[in-house]
Amino acid sequence: MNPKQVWQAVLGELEVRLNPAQFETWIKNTSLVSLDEDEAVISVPTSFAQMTIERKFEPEIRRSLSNILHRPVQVSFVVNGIISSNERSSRSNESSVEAPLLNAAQNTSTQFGAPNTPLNPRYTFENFIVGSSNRMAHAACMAVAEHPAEAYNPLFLYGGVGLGKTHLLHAIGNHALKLKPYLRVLYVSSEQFTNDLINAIREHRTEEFRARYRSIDILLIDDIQFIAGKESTQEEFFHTFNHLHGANKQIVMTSDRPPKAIATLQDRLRSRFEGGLMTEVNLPDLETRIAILRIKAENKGVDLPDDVLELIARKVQSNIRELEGALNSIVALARLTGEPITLATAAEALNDTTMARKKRQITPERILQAVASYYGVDEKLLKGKTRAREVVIPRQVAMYIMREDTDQSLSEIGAILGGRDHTTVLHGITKVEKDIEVDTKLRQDVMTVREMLYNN
Ligand SMILES: Nc1ncnc2c1ncn2[C@@H]1O[C@H](COP(=O)(O)OP(=O)(O)OP(=O)(O)O)[C@@H](O)[C@H]1O
Repeated sequence: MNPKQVWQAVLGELEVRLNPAQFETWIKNTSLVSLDEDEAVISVPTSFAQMTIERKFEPEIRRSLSNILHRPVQVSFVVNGIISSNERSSRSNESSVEAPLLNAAQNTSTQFGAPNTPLNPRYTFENFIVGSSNRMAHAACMAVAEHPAEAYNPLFLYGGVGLGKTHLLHAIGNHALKLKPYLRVLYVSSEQFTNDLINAIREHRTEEFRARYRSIDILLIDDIQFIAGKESTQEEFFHTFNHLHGANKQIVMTSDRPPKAIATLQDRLRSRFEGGLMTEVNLPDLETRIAILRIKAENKGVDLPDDVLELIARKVQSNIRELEGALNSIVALARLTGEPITLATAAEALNDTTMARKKRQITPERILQAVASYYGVDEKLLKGKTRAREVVIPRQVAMYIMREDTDQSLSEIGAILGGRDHTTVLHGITKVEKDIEVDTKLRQDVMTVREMLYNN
């Protein structure tokens, strides 16, 4: 398949999955401008379309593309195909557009005939940074890779988007195969499992389907939450699960939430998912974010000063995919200008990321509303004098987000919050800045408020 055919196939899939108005308005006029091993750049007609597509359709596009290419692919968007010439040449140097497609096809045929996604060789334990946010998950994955079906079975990894679950899943497969190359390892998204099942039923090949899924030593299944509400898929997965588990084969699943929070999941599946080890991947702290940036920059062959790494890590706290996005913008700007990357150029590049553009639409009033609604505290109380803890913390969180995500001065923030002076505001912001690095719950709270703001 050439890139044009790939994109045609993606459009075909999206046309079926989305409703006609969504497809016509947002998706039809997009195109694929570049594709390398694990990243695709998609051109969209306007910046408004870019924001909407990123917000509403990015996961759908990423999944379709990964399904069609049989490998995980990240996507990013550009307006009108405008991508700097330096960036373009650096992309085309990384690998040709056709080569990875060919590799994917070859890899698929070297595995054991299931319509699977080949393991991504770049997702290994060696280049996975361990910190307090993922230590347990990492240790559990390592144990499973070294002793499949002996340590924890099933292993259920859950956590927010872009925190490294897929990376760990591939790392298990890569490591297990390094130790025991004869193992049959299958990485598959739950959507691929569903599609495969649907095709098998349509083509009267369900026996073959079953035989294939039941002959695996390690089943790595990504984003299992998507089987919720799909009755026949759940039915089939239940039998696959029982068969593998009963035969002492390893099952590892990832999900964006724990089993008990997956609505419309059959109880018998829920209890099986909970029957091994469940472990959460959390948002990484500052040090872990810096270490991840360092390894990603090294992989790209760029040398970034420590203060720049720290600047990016401080600015981007939401998830690692966004952290990488910010790093890419800085590297792209440096290539474009040919200047070395300094704190000033990095700050300039960060200012022009999509996230920064979205930030400009966030007002202090909207922040106040979001904080009030998230914590269940009346806006009037946030503006008022009460110093009860359940009001003070949300108030300080509001100050912090207003300072970080808008251009308001300390005094302006004080005025919005019931006429507080700027030293009070500064104290609140400094407190959150300090606590957020050690308090996972606070970090999660701030991120959820931001998600509410940025996803409307
Ligand atoms: N601890 C880590 N060390 C190095 N890289 C990491 C780490 N955690 C995540 N990453 C990188 O962040 C990116 C996003 O991670 P990944 O795709 O595994 O997230 P995910 O949790 O599966 O998200 P989603 O649910 O959206 O698929 C990948 O490029 C991955 O390599």
